Amino acid sequence: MKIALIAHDRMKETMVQFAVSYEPLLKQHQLYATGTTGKRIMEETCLTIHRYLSGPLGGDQQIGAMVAQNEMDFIAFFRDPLAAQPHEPDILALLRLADVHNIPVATNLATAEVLIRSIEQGDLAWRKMIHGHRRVD
Ligand SMILES: O=C(CO)COP(=O)(O)O
Repeated sequence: MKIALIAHDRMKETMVQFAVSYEPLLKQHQLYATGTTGKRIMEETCLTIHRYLSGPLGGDQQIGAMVAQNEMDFIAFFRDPLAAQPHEPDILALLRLADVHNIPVATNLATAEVLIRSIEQGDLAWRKMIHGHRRVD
């Protein structure tokens, strides 16, 4: 599975704790992150993560490009619910595309924990079928 890990600044510590807690599970998957989130996680775990640009510089859009191709299987995006972001349109675009392609998104720790355990149980195995029938039109 391809998993994206993204967190706004005040949520990064929570994301790091999530990654540390589920490191054995996460390391079985291909991981992607926006720039600073990926850097923080890699500093605190042994996970290998493909890092895109920082969110405000286009990282959300780069992950969004994968989502647009229906290539991302799960997104953990810990948004800061109490602070406006300069790149809000990019964030909304990413979430909109995830809905277009019915891609599971967790915007907080509680949901991320439920979904990551679902992945472990094979509940998202149907995503593998999608890859054989990718829509490009
Ligand atoms: O801004 C972000 C997501 O919208 C996250 O970007 P960074 O991981 O680079 O801080």
